Amino acid sequence: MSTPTAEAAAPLWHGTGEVPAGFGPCVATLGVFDGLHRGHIRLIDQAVRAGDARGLPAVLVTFDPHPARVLGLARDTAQLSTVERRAELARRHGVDAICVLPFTTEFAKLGPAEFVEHVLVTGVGAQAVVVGANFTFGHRAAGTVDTLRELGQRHSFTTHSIDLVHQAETRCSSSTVRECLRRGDIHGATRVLGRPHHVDGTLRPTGRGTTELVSAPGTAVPAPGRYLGRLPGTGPVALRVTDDGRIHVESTSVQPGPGSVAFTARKAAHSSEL
Ligand SMILES: Cc1cc2nc3c(=O)[nH]c(=O)nc-3n(C[C@H](O)[C@H](O)[C@H](O)COP(=O)(O)O)c2cc1C
Ligand SMILES: Nc1ncnc2c1ncn2[C@@H]1O[C@H](COP(=O)(O)OP(=O)(O)OP(=O)(O)O)[C@@H](O)[C@H]1O
Repeated sequence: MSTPTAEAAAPLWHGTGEVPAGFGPCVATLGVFDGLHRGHIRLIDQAVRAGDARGLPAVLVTFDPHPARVLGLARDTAQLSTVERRAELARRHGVDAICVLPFTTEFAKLGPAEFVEHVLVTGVGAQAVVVGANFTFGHRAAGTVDTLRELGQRHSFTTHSIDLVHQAETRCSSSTVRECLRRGDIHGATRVLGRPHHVDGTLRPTGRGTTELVSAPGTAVPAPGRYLGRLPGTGPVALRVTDDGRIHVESTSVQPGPGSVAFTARKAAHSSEL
């Protein structure tokens, strides 16, 4: 239901406490959405379309940090996108508001019914909920799409689950993108994301002819090696990821301060261009 002006204004709420009083009804879509890959975009498009059909705003409800990281599960949860980038990408696809729920061990104890009441009903006033067919929620991940459907009947919202988007034979997932980046497979990551992987951080000159992009601990950085990339508003730049995961932009003419780099290709090991 967004217009270009509404997109610019789509708010980012930290917790349901920041949702304005009287907000709702809305169409909500739920999940971690790290990286916003092609599957996530399909889901968002469906939620925005459902909102348009009902004349309701579409709200992306997400969790931060990644639940698996908070719960100490043995999984790679390296962050593909900051909450701000996630929100910005969601806005570009027509989402009207983003609500990021701080995921804590306390929060993880909420059962599916409690989550639905606190977040979907009281929090954002969902009239329809759009999730992927594999969505789970609530303590011990006990809630499924069927649980959501049953709870929706009690609370007067409809549940819509979408078929999962695949890339070749594999389901598009943030985990696959992380795996590609760990191998330095930039093309693989780009194919699943539908755009290049960006790393956000702070650019600072090293004094040795390069500029370092310092990102938050836990950020998904490609494997050590040489890459081609882009800085916003510039042509191609050479990038180097060191063995300890630091990102160097091989240029001194970079404006220091908050910035980002996009990884567009890996350079062949024997390349003499750098
Ligand atoms: C209130 C709540 C409690 C959760 N508790 C658990 C848990 O105990 N164990 C677990 O593995 N995941 C738990 N999760 C994470 C979910 O299983 C799931 O990863 C999350 O809802 C994001 O969905 P998605 O992975 O489809 O994006 C919980 C999620 C929510 C919203
Ligand atoms: N390939 C896909 N196609 C469509 N929807 C998807 C796909 N993968 C996940 N979803 C849905 O997107 C929402 C967010 O999911 P989530 O961020 O956990 O995806 P993920 O890529 O599997 O992440 P991770 O690999 O970190 O577990 C959920 O509703 C989920 O069901």
